[in-house]
Amino acid sequence: MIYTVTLNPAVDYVVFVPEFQSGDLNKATRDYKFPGGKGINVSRVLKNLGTSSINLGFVGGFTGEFIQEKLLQEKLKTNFVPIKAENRINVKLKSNQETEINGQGPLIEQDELAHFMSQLSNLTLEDLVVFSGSIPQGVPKNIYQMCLEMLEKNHVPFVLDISSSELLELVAYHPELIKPNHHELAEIFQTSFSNLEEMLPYGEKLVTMGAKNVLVSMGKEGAVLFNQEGTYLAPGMTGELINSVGSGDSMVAGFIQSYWTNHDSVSALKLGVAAGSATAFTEDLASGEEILNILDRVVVHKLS
Ligand SMILES: Nc1ncnc2c1ncn2[C@@H]1O[C@H](COP(=O)(O)OP(=O)(O)OP(=O)(O)O)[C@@H](O)[C@H]1O
Ligand SMILES: O=P(O)(O)OC[C@@]1(O)O[C@H](CO)[C@@H](O)[C@@H]1O
Repeated sequence: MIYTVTLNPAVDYVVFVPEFQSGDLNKATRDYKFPGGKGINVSRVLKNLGTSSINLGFVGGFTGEFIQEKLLQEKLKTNFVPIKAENRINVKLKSNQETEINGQGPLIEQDELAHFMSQLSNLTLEDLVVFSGSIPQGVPKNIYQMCLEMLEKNHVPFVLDISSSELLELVAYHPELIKPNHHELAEIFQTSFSNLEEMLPYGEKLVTMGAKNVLVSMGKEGAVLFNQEGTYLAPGMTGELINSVGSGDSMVAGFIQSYWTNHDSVSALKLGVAAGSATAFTEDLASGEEILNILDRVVVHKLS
């Protein structure tokens, strides 16, 4: 079974304001509320692609009820730890630019954290755990390392989509996949890149350090995959940007869905790029049909 872990779920409030004026009264032309948080997005896209998964993490308050209810309506499986505090609301403002305000998240109590850790202790070699997103208050900063130590005992494979600098230490636990975007990759190595060539050595380094697949997403420029077999570029797909929130998570879902079935990383890269782009071209996360409709248009070049 695939498990997605969203330690800090959210209600994503997506609001369209065509000519947003800061400091003024603005009227929205339309708005949506989605169950959000990176792992939840991965599970929703996996479901759209026909693969089931179980959502883990923390939910509480009216926002937590909304998240849980929406996921159940979509027939997703959940095993969230109930918490006393309320999940956050993240604002995604769509105007000439995309602007985001993400809440800090609720305070997680010790017994709630212990409950979550005990869930991880039951997983096996047959499972896959996807860890994504930020860490709420009250949870130790090294929580992901604590989780990986726990999984290591049972040789449980895992994926990491986290932005913290801790990622550098965590690749030694041999993740199946990590998916930094190009800004996060630069940040991890405390550097900057002015072109693709400058970025390549850093992706390769993460493979040398232990990651089995490193997928560096670059927004509309596409993505580069690094692994032991080589380095592959999938240039960005053209289409109208509507809402890129969750593109990275959709890419993770597409990659995993394919990789977990046939272990071919190039096919996985293609489905990942199709899923990421299809989500950028739609208001909510992409449907399975939207993803498969553009899959044939994804091109991959082997760079080395
Ligand atoms: N505007 C776009 N046009 C075409 N494809 C896009 C666009 N934005 C994203 N994508 C596709 O989705 C993938 C993931 O997007 P991105 O690099 O923005 O991830 P991210 O920064 O992790 O996003 P998020 O945190 O919003 O989920 C890209 O590699 C690309 O293939
Ligand atoms: O604050 P985090 O956990 O890093 O990111 C949370 C978030 O921005 O990520 C998803 C898009 O990737 C959204 O659904 C959600 O609001």
